[in-house]
Amino acid sequence: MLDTESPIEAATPADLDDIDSLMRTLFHNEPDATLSEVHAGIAEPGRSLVIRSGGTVVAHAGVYTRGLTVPGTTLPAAHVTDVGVAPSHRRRGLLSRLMRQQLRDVRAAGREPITVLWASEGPIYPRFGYGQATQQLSLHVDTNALRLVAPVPPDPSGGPEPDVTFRIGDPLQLRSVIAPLYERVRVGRPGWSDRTEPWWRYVLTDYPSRRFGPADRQVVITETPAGPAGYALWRSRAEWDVRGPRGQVMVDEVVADDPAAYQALWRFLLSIDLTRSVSFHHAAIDEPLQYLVDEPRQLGAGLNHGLWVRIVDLPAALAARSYAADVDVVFDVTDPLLPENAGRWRLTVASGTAECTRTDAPAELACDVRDLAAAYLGGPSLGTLATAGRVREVRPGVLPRASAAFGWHRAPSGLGVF
Ligand SMILES: CC(=O)SCCNC(=O)CCNC(=O)[C@H](O)C(C)(C)COP(=O)(O)OP(=O)(O)OC[C@H]1O[C@@H](n2cnc3c(N)ncnc32)[C@H](O)[C@@H]1OP(=O)(O)O
Repeated sequence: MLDTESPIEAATPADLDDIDSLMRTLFHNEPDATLSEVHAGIAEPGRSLVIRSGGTVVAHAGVYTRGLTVPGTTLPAAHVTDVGVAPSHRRRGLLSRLMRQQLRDVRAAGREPITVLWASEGPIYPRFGYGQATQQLSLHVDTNALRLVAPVPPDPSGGPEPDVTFRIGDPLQLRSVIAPLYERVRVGRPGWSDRTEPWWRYVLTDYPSRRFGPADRQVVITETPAGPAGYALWRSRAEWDVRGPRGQVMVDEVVADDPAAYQALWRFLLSIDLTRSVSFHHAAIDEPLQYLVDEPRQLGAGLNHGLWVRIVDLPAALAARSYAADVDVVFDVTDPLLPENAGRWRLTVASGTAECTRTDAPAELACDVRDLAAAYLGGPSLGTLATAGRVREVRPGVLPRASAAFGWHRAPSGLGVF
């Protein structure tokens, strides 16, 4: 049998080692027993699709069952993961078969109106209906070249600044403090995924293969009189030259419940003794830090793609999220892979409640499902996508209102590990 005809099968727990080894080969990673063990705790072989050749897994696409914050709510979202095809079998259509099957499976199960993923490369997923729903900034800060500015106008009542203290420790040991904080912040941040107990273990473990230097990964927690209000996960690496210390700090995650905690965390991270630079690869496109420093250019920001979204059940997805304003608009949507989504849909948001139904009414906006997905979390506006030629305004004048309704008060963002 040709490999292109080999059946797609559901994986079993016995396939986990094979899948682990395939992904390690594809991502050029070293073996890491700790990572493999912790990863097995979050793997869902029952939702993994594999193609075998000679009894070995040569193609894989997995799914995690998780919730994702979308504007106004948390939505069940199939988190697509560990997609890969062996170098011996690439470019024969195996990925395309897996993606089509996965979308059909998610659609048939009827629980998750969207799928999401982090893409290793931008060109892979648009052909399967994925839109780039979040962008993020990679920061490379020269800490000597900028200063934090006083951010808040003095309190007119003359009240005291809130007392913020720091606590540093082992992230796994402080999990019971970190997790509730994350959950409080997550519900208001489109693009963030929920984290169960095994996920916390996955996120907080300091894997040998991911170390940045000999120093342990740490968490710093900010505490106010009202309790813990923010945390940051970070690592550091020593470096010295003829001028003295030039240590580096690598930040993985900054989560803060209020502005004082956010400012305190960055004050801490930017002033760790014997360090001169800070990197943070998962800053939001609207990261507030940009407005806290006197020279934002010295943040050294580079643009990166973040979360990709695929709308699997269009009326369910559009009705589930909240909108920034009421709107009544008819979309004409193309979706070659899931024709159930194609055609004309009326989205009505009245008094904050959204409804999306099939309609024969004339189209007002036309786009592909991937462009609707790009706008779904409130990231790129329909207006921006229209300027790029990706959304077409069929009825003149409808775009500004629809574009405003799809927006949100904070840009969506994503954290590296979902
Ligand atoms: C969510 C995640 O896990 S992201 C991780 C994705 N995985 C990786 O990056 C690991 C390394 N890469 C791989 O394993 C493989 O190259 C894959 C999975 C990206 C592609 O698998 P393949 O089986 O070769 O893809 P397939 O043959 O179905 O290609 C379908 C189409 O996509 C295109 N394509 C596939 N991969 C890429 C890519 N990386 N860049 C650009 N185009 C691509 C193919 O050229 C083909 O186009 P065509 O239909 O116009 O000819």
